Amino acid sequence: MLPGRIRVFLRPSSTSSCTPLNLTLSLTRICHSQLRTRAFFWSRSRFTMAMAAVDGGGGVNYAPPPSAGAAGAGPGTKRSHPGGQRQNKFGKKMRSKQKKPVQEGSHDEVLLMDVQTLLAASKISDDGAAAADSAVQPPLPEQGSEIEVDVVEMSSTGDGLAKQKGSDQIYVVPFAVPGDTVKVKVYRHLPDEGYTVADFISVTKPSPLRDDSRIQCKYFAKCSGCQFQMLDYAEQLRRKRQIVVKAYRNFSQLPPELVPDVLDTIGSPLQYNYRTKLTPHFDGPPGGGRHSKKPHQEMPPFGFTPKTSRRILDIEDCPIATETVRKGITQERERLAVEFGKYTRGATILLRESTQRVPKSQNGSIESAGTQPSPPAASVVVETDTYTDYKTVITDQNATSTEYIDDFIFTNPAGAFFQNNNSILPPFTAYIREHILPPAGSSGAKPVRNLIDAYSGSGLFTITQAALFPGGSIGIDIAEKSIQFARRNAELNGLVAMSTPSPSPPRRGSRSNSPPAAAAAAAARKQEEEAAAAAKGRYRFIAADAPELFKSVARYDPDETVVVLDPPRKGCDASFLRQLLQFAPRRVVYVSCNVHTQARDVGVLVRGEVEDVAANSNNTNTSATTAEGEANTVEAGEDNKKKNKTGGVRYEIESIRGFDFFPQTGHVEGVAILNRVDAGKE
Ligand SMILES: C[S@@+](CC[C@H](N)C(=O)[O-])C[C@H]1O[C@@H](n2cnc3c(N)ncnc32)[C@H](O)[C@@H]1O
Repeated sequence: MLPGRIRVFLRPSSTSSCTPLNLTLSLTRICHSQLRTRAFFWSRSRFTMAMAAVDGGGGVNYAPPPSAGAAGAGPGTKRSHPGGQRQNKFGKKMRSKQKKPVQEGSHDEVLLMDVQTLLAASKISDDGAAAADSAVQPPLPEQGSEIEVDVVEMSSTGDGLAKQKGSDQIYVVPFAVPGDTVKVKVYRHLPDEGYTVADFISVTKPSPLRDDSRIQCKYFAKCSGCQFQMLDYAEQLRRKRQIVVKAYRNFSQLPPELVPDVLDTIGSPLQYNYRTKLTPHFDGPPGGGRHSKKPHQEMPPFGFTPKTSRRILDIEDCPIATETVRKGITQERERLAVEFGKYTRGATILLRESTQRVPKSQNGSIESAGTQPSPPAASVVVETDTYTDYKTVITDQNATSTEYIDDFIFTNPAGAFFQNNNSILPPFTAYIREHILPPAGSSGAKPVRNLIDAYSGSGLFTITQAALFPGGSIGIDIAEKSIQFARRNAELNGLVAMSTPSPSPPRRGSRSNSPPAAAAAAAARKQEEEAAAAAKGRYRFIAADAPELFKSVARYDPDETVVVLDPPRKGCDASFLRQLLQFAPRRVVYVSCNVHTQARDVGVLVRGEVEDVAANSNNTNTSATTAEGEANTVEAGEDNKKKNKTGGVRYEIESIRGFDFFPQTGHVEGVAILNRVDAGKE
């Protein structure tokens, strides 16, 4: 064994030579120090599975690459990088107070899993035998030097994973696809993680998958927003399906036979011009400290964070945004060009599309003035046979934005969470509508009548699905403001509040001042109106932390209930999952913008055990401002190790499918549908 290398033998769990204890100790040494947290213990068995997958069941000889410490810190190491650690001039890691633990399902952890799987695979020779680990590896290139690498894989983070000829070292390269040979600048070696971060310079030999004429943005490969513009859209969808497949393989801790084939990813009707919200920003004046009163002397770069520097990339346009939002960029640039001198600090500008819809009368003309508000001075006007949409851009976080999904209307505080790709919402909500109820003929004596919409935001699922649930829908979200808007949206869409008492027919013999026939007719009319409204659905919304939900659903029969979950990126916490298993609804529809934490949580529901949900457990520290999933992670307490008592309830996965909410990027939204496994079916 080479000096500085750690050799770890991983065997299938039935093999006794590798106990959980020594596995933990060995892996703790080879992994990033941050992973010595509970988050790592949570991931270790997934790591075993990843290794077992490439190993084909035999032992894997995993040896991380030689330490790169000797290569020197190199120039330009100021930039932070996910997973990277600042080094002093002696190459020693500097302790940084700001350093956060690696968050479960985060970019860093997903990348690390993919690198580890690739490293393990490259230790297996073609015939499946472990390759000798004594193969001499060339010294690592100097940080800052330019080298050529071949991209062999794509990480689920959207980065290319590349190798230099004659070396096993893995280079993480953005904007590169498998089959590309690319020139890169070595940015930093991360010996603990076993890879090197490199900056993309140029393509020297393009992959057959690449066609640069597809790239529609002049900032592509500089801006960190998009990764896939060089790929055909069908290929992007295939890649996203693979991301979902890998998420369940690496993060669910489920044996393959419990995970159905992941269905094809549903594409977005718009592949450019789809984003209804952007938040470009600019920095404070150069040299100005926190308390500096010195304003900007000239217009600062206004745009997005680039991939390879901390200095904001000045952006004039963003072709993935809607026409309205793109015009908003121009408008805000023009304003900033005049007003930069007013700013002594940096700022983030909200650009949120809002729509005012004016119905047309039957002959196609706009309905008479007086019944409609006058149309705004819109930047974009969209005409259809039945209405005209006037689209404007909102920059005030607290103003109200309005969007339509088919004929449903949604209002929101402009700065709060709402899905950012309006074009995919009609097919997406239709898909949920088609799948939210158990398939006809499925087991279960009672029809499903009730919907629970956990992490409801401003009511997307309650409002678009409520008509299917005669028993009513109950939504919960931690953001008070979103719940206020959810109630308002429910009313705007004709839903009936569940607190509204049902009209009861007049009791026999009751006294009334109206003549009996008139009273009966009025009651009948009211009942009809109520019935018509109830056909749109009955609702209740609660502003609270999601686990509080279970205090409010006691009257719901779990056999008649489906739960839709759409948590932020960090997924559900242990308390929520434990209570969900205890409540045991007949069906669960889990929607997520992070398929890795979704796979982890689905694994918990399929096993019927909450024990393994780790670092974000007990974290109720999420506020409306962190609604898009950037919530803090609080390390789990020891009590999370306690086995839950869920009465043996567990689920099976009916289907898993990705939706492409963010074309041109590496992101994918996941929808997993689960059914409770009932006694007798086991
Ligand atoms: C991905 S959004 C989904 C919102 C909604 N389903 C939609 O599609 O518009 C996640 C939501 O979870 C809410 N949230 C975050 N942490 C929460 C918690 N601990 N309890 C309840 N809601 C929470 C956020 O306020 C946000 O509205």
